Order: sequence, then C-alpha cells, then structure tokens
Amino acid sequence: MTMPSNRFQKGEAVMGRWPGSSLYYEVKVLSYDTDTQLYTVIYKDGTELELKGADMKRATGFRQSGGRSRSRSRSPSRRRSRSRSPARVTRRSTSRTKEAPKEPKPKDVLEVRVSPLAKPVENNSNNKHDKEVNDTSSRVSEKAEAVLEKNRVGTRYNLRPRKEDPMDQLIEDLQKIVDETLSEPEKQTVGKTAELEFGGKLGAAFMIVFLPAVTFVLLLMCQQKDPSLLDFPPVLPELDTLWDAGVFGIVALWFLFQALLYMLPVGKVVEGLPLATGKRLKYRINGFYAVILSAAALGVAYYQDVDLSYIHDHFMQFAVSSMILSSVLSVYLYVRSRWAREGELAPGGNSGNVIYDFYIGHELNPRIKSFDLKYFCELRPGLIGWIVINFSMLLAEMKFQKLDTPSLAMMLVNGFQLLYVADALWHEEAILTTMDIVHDGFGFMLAFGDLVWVPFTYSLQAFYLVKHPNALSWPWVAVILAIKLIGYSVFRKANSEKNAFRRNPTDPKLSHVRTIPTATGKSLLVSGLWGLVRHPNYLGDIIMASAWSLPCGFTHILPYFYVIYFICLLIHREARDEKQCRKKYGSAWDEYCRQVRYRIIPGVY
Ligand SMILES: NC(=O)C1=CN([C@@H]2O[C@H](COP(=O)(O)OP(=O)(O)OC[C@H]3O[C@@H](n4cnc5c(N)ncnc54)[C@H](OP(=O)(O)O)[C@@H]3O)[C@@H](O)[C@H]2O)C=CC1
Ligand SMILES: CC(C)CCC[C@@H](C)[C@H]1CC=C2C3=C(CC[C@@]21C)[C@@]1(C)CC[C@H](O)C(C)(C)[C@@H]1CC3
Repeated sequence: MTMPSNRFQKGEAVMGRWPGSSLYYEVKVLSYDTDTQLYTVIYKDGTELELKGADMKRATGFRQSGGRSRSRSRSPSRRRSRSRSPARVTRRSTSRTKEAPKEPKPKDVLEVRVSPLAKPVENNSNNKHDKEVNDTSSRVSEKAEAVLEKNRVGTRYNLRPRKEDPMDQLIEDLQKIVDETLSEPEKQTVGKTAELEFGGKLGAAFMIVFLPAVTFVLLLMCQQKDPSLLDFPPVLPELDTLWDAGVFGIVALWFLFQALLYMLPVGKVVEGLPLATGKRLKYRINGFYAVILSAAALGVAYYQDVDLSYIHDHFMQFAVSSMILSSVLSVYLYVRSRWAREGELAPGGNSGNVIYDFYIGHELNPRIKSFDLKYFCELRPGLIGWIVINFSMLLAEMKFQKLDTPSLAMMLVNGFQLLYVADALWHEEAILTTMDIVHDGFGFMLAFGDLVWVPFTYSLQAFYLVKHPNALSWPWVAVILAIKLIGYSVFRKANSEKNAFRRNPTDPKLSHVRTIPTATGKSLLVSGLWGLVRHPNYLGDIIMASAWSLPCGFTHILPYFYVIYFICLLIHREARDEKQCRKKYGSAWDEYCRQVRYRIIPGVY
C-alpha cells in the first residue's frame, strides 16, 4: 500500500475532520488505500476511521486557521451563504466510520465554531465587499452566540442518529440563523465578479480584436525582407490566400492527436486545489509522455521525408486555421457555460456581461466527462506545437540559407525554448496552482492565448532567423548561454521552492525556511528567493526570455517582441496576483510586503 507522495505520510500527526461535523481532532495516519483513496487514521482515544484527504489538514495550518473548513452545501444559495458565514455549520459526512470516538465536551465544540472563524475575516478585510461580509458576520455571530449559549446549558453531545441528535438540532438552528441573517440581495451578489480586470467590458471587447490583429501584424512584418518598424504597416495579403483546407486539416489532426495522448491511461492521477464547492478535480499527469511521443512522431515524419518546412511556408495559413479553431472553441465554451452550475463558474469571469465573460471565461474548469479542456489546452497542443513550429523553422532556415547545419543562433533559440517546454511538462502538476487554473475561467483569452498566441508569437525569434540570419561569435554564445542558465536556475529554484512548500509545509527538509503565518492556515515563504523579491519566478522567466531574443542580434526590435510583451504581461499579472493575495491573506500579506519590499526586480521594482 503506497502513500501518495505529495499528501499525508504514514505516522504523520494531522487534524482529521470528525464525520458529519466541522470539528477536527488530532489523528495519526496509519495507511492509505489507493483504490478507495481513503486514509485510515487513528484518533487519540483509539478510534480508527477512514478519511478523505480533503477532510484532513496539517496541524500547523489548522491552529492558525482555527480549524476552518470549506463547506459543501446542498444548493447554490445555501453554499453562498454558508461560505460567508463565520458561524457556518457543515453537516456533510464524507467519511466512512468504523467506530465512534468518545463524546467531545459540548464546550469544546461551541468554542471551535464561533470565535476563531470571525477573526480572519476581520483581519483580511480591506475593501467594501469584505466590510459587508464582516457586518453580516457579526450579526450572525451575535445570534449564533445566543443560541450556543442556550445549548451550553444541559446539552450533552453524543453520536446518536442525526434526527434525534441535539447537536444536529443546534446545527440546524445555526444554519437557519445564517440563512435568515443574510438578506436575499446579499446572497445573490456573492460569486459575481465585482471588480473587472483588463479594462472591464470595453477592454475585453478591445482585446478580442486586438490580439488576432497583433498576431497578424507580427507575422506579416516578420516575413518581410525589411522587418523594421519603419516599414510599417506590412503589405496585406489577399484574403483568399489565408485559407487552406489542407492546413486546417493538419491543425485539427494535431489537436486530436494531442487529445489522444492526453487520454492515455499512463502517469499518476492527482487532485487539484479545492473548488468553491469543496470538490477537488482529478488530473492525469502524463504531459511528459506526450512530449516524448510527439517528438517520436515528428522523428518518424522527418525520416519518412515529410517536408516539415511546409509549416514555415504556410505559416500565415496555420495561424489563421488556429484562430478559427480557438474562436469556435471559445464560442462553444461560452455557450456551454450558460448551463454550468453556479459553483462551477470562474470567480474572475462571472460579471454577467456577455463580452467580458466570453473573454475571461465564464466556466472555471469546463470538462467533457473527465477531459479537462483548459488544462489540456494550456499545456498540450499550443505549447508542444510551438516546439514543432521551431523545428520547422530550423529546417526552413537550412533550406532557405542553403546550410548543411542550422545556424548557431537558430540552435540556441530551438534549444532554449525546447528546455522551457520540456520543463513545463516535466513539472506539469505545478500548473494546478496557477492563477489560470484556479481563478480565470476558460474563455477567449486562454483559448486564443494557448492555441494561437503561444505557438505563433512565441516562435517569432525562430521565424525571424529563417530570413534574417545573425552570425554569433563564441564569446557571445557563452554570454547568452550564461544568461539562460542564470534565468533558468532562478525560475526553476523559485517555482520548486514554492511548490515543495505548498505541497508539504511540514517537510523536515523545509524546517530551516522562514515563514509568515496567515489566517487561512497557509503560510508565506520569506526565505530563499521568496525573501529577495515577491515574484522571483517572474524574474527568472524574464531573464530567460531575454536569452531567447539575444541570438537574433540587435538590428531589429521584432525578435524582442516576446521579452517586451512578457515584461508587460508579468507586471500586470503580478498586480492581479497581489490583489488576490491581499484579499486572501490580509495583514499577513502586508507584513510580507514590508519584509520583502520589491516585487520582481531586487532594488528596482
Ligand atoms: N511564458 C509565459 O507566457 C508565462 C509564464 N508564466 C510563468 O508561470 C509561473 C507561474 O506563474 P503564476 O501562476 O502567475 O504565479 P506564481 O506561481 O508566483 O503563483 C502566485 C501564487 O503563489 C502563492 N505565493 C505568493 N507568494 C508566496 C510566498 N511568499 N510563499 C508561498 N506562496 C506564495 C500565492 O498563492 P497561494 O498562497 O494561494 O498558494 C500566489 O497567488 C511563473 O514562473 C511565471 O513566470 C506565467 C504567465 C505566462
Ligand atoms: C495575450 C493574452 C492577453 C494573455 C494570454 C496569456 C497566456 C498566453 C499565458 C497565461 C499563462 C500562461 C502560462 C504559460 C504559457 C502562456 C500562458 C498560457 C506556461 C504554460 C508556459 C510554460 C511555463 O513553464 C508555465 C509555468 C507552465 C506557464 C504557465 C502559465
């Protein structure tokens, strides 16, 4: 019987939820059953139970959070009201009980429910919305306290069947108070996206036109003899030359081939972060197999004399076909999101405005059975497609420049970006905690970003080099290699430090790290690279990005498009993340900002 590597370990002391309640007690993990995905744990009084991972918390996190747990309610309105309530009561039984433990004292029960839950909300409130929640919280607390006080007198808690249980009656009373205290409008506004990003509705409408236009202009400029900005605007091609049914067929086949690889039953299955419903989705981790199999397929095609430089020669048509595919996908995603349940919507893409929600993405994790469309698109067809495009550019360069071997510049660009993509798929699991998966819905922004923007604009350096060669001296190659190495080390170390810490904060290997506890139970890292700047992974990524452009020389700005865009993207992303972290962690985040003053670049920004 093996324990999942990233979860609780045999012998570990953790806090386990008592079935049917929101109460947590200290338990010791005895074993884990991979088939049922249940942990067998033992309580201090000797009771053995089987618990789901979702019903267990690490002891450190538990103490800071006061044992707060997510609720899974029976209806969306109920769910909304509960999740905002400090006196929230959960009546969910997710565990299989073998035997009941000794009765906990009513006093213990009552204290856990009321006081610690209200406090984090208070600490974290720094906007209007949170203040409203706090007002409501205190109203609920007052009433709840009265009911609890009444129940303290003479009520003994035992584990009899629900209907006869006085504790259940108490729970029911508290829930009624929560539901009654929250007025209807309050209930309805919860879950709606209050603050619009990307310039709101107008900004979203603009981006839907702007992103495809920029992609066109970049590609047209890049294939000009003189790709200088002075030669702007580029000559527009005839409309009918942009469509090729054969090319569209290749794009569609590539998408299906990647979908097939995604569905291969190889690799482990992991759980994502808990959703608003409390549910955790399962994801299969087999991205690296997809890279290997895609490379093998490419190798076979190459040795079967398939002319892969065809992609370069029909690059605009490939881009147009991918735009059509991503647009069709975006419309499908929006239409299906109209039928999604409330708990399945994206916190960031639920404004009620069609254009905005279409752009950001209305549904958080659209799935066809267990096929997760967002997770698939983020890492597979576009990202691996980018590497195939780069390889095609390398072959096209050899053909066009009549070379026996690719140029040094082309080899560096291909090698660097291959490393980046392979690294992303090697650490595939880490994407489950990114903003894109956790917060943003799946709509036009990510569908276009994943399927068009990434493969067609991130490969601009290789596309540029085909017709604009740049000779590199060996010392300069060494400098570029050193920049890439530094950037990659910072990027990898930062992401690994954070992932290791988030996965298992109590790992003895991490005992030396300095942290700031937060009211949510999670802590913030303040040592290592996370003590240097607040986003060291962005810093590494930007350094790496510059190493991808330098092989193209300094004659034109076009191959530097990626690094310029990327800096803007990450500055904007950092601001979005900062806002979300301040909401999540309140004063603990302010303390982190006090201790770590710079956002991305030490001493500068
Ligand atoms: N090539 C490309 O086009 C792009 C690349 N990227 C790269 O993707 C990677 C992931 O980016 P992204 O998801 O934006 O950001 P991060 O991986 O930095 O994730 C941000 C989250 O990390 C947690 N966090 C922040 N500070 C700390 C801390 N001190 N200690 C512990 N946890 C902390 C918070 O979440 P919580 O506390 O809830 O865990 C926060 O919301 C980056 O390397 C980035 O460069 C991103 C966008 C585009
Ligand atoms: C152009 C639009 C306004 C925005 C589009 C943004 C998307 C292109 C990016 C949003 C986050 C991304 C990530 C990666 C690729 C680009 C997009 C989709 C990523 C998969 C690249 C490889 C990295 O190692 C990563 C950390 C896995 C990245 C995750 C975020």
